[in-house]
Amino acid sequence: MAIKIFVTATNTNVGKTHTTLSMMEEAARQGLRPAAFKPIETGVTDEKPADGTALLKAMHRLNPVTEKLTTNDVVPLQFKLPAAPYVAKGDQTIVLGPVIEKSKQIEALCDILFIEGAGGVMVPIDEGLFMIDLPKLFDAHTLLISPSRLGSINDTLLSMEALNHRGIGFDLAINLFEDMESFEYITLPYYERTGISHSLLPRDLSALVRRFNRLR
Ligand SMILES: Nc1ncnc2c1ncn2[C@@H]1O[C@H](COP(=O)(O)OP(=O)(O)OP(=O)(O)O)[C@@H](O)[C@H]1O
Ligand SMILES: C[C@H](N)[C@H](N)CCCCCC(=O)O
Ligand SMILES: [Mg+2]
Repeated sequence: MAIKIFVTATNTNVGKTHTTLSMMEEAARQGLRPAAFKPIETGVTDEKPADGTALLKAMHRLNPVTEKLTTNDVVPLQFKLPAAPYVAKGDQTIVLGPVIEKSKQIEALCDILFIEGAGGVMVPIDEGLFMIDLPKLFDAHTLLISPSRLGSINDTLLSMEALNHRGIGFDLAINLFEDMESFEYITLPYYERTGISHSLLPRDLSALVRRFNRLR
């Protein structure tokens, strides 16, 4: 039975795809067959390399049994407009049933399935449906990615509030790639002094994936 990890974040451009690709590499190093799935992607155009393309290439390389999968399998719902799915979809209604079925087909081909959201936790998908609702629909454990830049404490606490309010368990990982010279004394002290459990990536990547493996 594969473990499913829903990868969300405090916002778009925070490193969900970057971290998912790193976790797939680490999972393979730990002898696990990784796979990735992105239910909905927006901003998909011929010019801009899409998340789905990067996730598919990594999956083909790290888990050859997935070689017949295409980007349409990995990203069932794709929209051109770079916006929240609620906006990008226009007057189309989002039907998640077939999307969940597709994820199950991919799940059968792996030991760990990383499911990437779009944007942050409260990005709207359709009437009354938000990214934060997906972990339950996909029966996945949640990983919340936060950036290391000034301003991220606020965004992390808001996202944690939303997850806790819905009783959603999660791991927090801070993606170290911005404000690196000041992170240790500007942002990190808050997490350390309040005892908020967190991983620092990439330093804790291996331990984080081992922890996910134990959830199987
Ligand atoms: N740790 C990192 N080191 C170097 N570059 C990074 C790192 N994390 C993210 N990036 C870069 O920052 C940009 C945004 O990252 P990424 O695409 O992973 O964000 P995202 O959260 O997946 O965005 P979206 O909401 O569009 O899916 C990308 O160009 C990515 O390569
Ligand atoms: C297009 C972008 N790369 C993401 N895929 C979608 C981000 C939606 C953000 C919506 C919002 O929070 O305002
Ligand atoms: Mg992404």
